[in-house]
Amino acid sequence: MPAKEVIVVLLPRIFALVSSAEDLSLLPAFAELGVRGFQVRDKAASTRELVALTSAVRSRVGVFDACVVVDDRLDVALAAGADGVHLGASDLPVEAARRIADTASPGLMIGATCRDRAAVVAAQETGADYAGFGPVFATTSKSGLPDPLGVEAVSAAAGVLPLIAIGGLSASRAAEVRAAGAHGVAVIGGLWRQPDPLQAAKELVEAAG
Ligand SMILES: Cc1ncc(COP(=O)(O)OP(=O)(O)O)c(N)n1
Ligand SMILES: Cc1nc(C(=O)O)sc1CCOP(=O)(O)O
Repeated sequence: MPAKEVIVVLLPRIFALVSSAEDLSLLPAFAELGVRGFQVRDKAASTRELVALTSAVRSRVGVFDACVVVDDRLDVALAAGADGVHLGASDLPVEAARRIADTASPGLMIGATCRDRAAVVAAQETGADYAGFGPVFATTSKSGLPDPLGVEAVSAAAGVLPLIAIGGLSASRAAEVRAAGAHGVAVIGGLWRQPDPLQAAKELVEAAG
């Protein structure tokens, strides 16, 4: 496993969450603008479709040395040669994923969803490299989430693992959470549902990059 300092250097400031519903032809332009993290997240895809989508994302952004993480599925991350996996409360436990990754793909980055500082500490102890922390703001991209945590929760949880803030992030809010101690941000609507996604990417990079 790389040392935590190495992870901090490798961990992108911005993760664009990508499903097969998005326009993948925009990915190289995003990467060129400085979005160097891509998370494959597609709840409707079959396992084979997820492997194919992850490979398609890799082939579009690999030349930019961008990082590709797969949401939920360590098996898909390993099969498609991704750089990491992001795990939530109903996924493979971080500890188990770390054990498997240490044999199958040493150095694989593991992210864990956390909603408070105690969860970040627990994630670190079980082998996570970063915490996806949210929802910081209200979001329409996912239902069933707890109330927004707010920027104060980011400050309170900072300093254990690198935090990737998620939930309702835009360029102006990215600057706010970075100032509160987040390493970076993960975004769906703030990029894909904007009238000009390339302009949104540029503004996100200026704010968080
Ligand atoms: C960076 C980041 N943080 C949190 C999440 C949420 O992951 P999870 O809890 O697994 O929920 P789903 O995304 O699977 O609905 C994330 N994907 N990325
Ligand atoms: C997938 C996801 N997970 C969250 C969490 O807090 O665990 S918030 C979220 C949705 C993020 O989308 P948007 O950038 O459009 O708000």
